Amino acid sequence: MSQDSEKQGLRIGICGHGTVGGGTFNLLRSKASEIKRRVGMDLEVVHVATRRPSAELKASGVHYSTDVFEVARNPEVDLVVELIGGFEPALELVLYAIENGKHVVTANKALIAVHGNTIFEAARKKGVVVAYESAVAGGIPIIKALREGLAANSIQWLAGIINGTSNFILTEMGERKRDFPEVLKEAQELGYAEADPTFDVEGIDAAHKLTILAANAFGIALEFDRVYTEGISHITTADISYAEELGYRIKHLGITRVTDAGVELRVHPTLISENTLIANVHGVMNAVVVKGDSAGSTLYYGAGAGAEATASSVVADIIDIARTWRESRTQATIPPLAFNKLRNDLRILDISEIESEYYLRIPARDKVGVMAKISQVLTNYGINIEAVIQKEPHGDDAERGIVPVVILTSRTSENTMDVAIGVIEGLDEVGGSIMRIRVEQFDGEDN
Ligand SMILES: NC(=O)c1ccc[n+]([C@@H]2O[C@H](COP(=O)([O-])OP(=O)(O)OC[C@H]3O[C@@H](n4cnc5c(N)ncnc54)[C@H](O)[C@@H]3O)[C@@H](O)[C@H]2O)c1
Ligand SMILES: N[C@@H](CCO)C(=O)O
Ligand code: NA
Repeated sequence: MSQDSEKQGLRIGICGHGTVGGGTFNLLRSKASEIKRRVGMDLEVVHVATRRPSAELKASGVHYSTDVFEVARNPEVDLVVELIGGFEPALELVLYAIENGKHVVTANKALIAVHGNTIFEAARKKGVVVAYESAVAGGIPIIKALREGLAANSIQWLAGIINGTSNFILTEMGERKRDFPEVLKEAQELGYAEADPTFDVEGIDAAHKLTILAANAFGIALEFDRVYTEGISHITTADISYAEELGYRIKHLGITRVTDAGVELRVHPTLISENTLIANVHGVMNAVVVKGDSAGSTLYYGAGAGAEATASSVVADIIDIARTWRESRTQATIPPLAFNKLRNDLRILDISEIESEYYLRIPARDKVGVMAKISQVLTNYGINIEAVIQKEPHGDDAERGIVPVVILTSRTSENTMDVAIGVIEGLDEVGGSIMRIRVEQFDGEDN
């Protein structure tokens, strides 16, 4: 970085001018004087590159182009903001920016979860910062909470609603009985969804975020491939109603926990008691509960997606870098993860090794004795029935003589439940596959 740049403040290049890129551009410009008062220098956007520059960008007076690599090699740029998303060319772009001595801020959780180890190593060698607060839970400063606020704690577990699109869909299906495809379309229009929305509804985006959270909570490597990943696309409005009758809500959760056996790393729809705080997080809002040994449980809540909220976190990262950059003049010094040294003694557990309570929706044939048969199988596997609801058949089910039997079970291992479900599905009294949703108890968010 030249002497010139010190006088001018930190010069920013933005790659991608879509939902988050546009929000970041606008926020940096509308808040320029407030930011200067905070940081003591100008944070000036000097270059924006995006595939199709908008009329607004063209009219802004800021230099623009369509080639994002121009930003990464521009000698006038000190910090590159990567907001194009995806892997290619985002990985190449970020590595190129680092190679050219630029600090990098990105909202790209897929990129960090899958290629973070490579990117952080390249940044370390070059002495530049890679920051990604906006990649996890949008506007919630959860990375900073784990890295700074909770730095004195051994984290025991964390759990959260970390995909805004899924939470928005589940909320609308539950509260307004709207259909899945219609609500997904709205989430896309509102700028919440990923470019490929299967990342949202099949849990992949939440798995990316959980990978990043677990690395920062426990100091383990980024291990996206080890996350058990299940989305919300198979959840029906009937499941949401049955759960409600039982006093539960269905939320898509990311859960990671250290046990004596290893680390749980899983994202899936989950029944949680309606009395818990996170059961009452609706729409695009996200929430993460973190259990530390000193602080106890702390809860982080806020908008998980959208232009302004996400831009808030992007700009916060830029401000962090500007602050340390100014002090050290040549280098910024924020570590990429909350741990200087990673641990490799923790095994990631397979989903078959976890224990949980379960919600089962069993398509039973409308015959006498069906309930007795089902409960006998569960008893054989040491599983108790904690609650049951049996419904009148309706619609297609009625025609086929199918009655949904909904059961909440006692705690058992996933392995045992797999076997028990297989046996129940094989009964003559059962006419299809069983819907299984894990149930988690967050006693006052503090268990
Ligand atoms: N939308 C959100 O609420 C949100 C929240 C947190 C994180 N993110 C992440 O932020 C990133 C951007 O998401 P978005 O919602 O702003 O997407 P978007 O599709 O709205 O914007 C992407 C922009 O990048 C441009 N672009 C893409 N590839 C390009 C290329 N090769 N060359 C030049 N321009 C290119 C596109 O034209 C578009 O303007 C993604 O990594 C996403 O996961 C999004
Ligand atoms: N598609 C993501 C954007 C925020 O990371 C979501 O819905 O949560
Ligand atoms: Na965040």
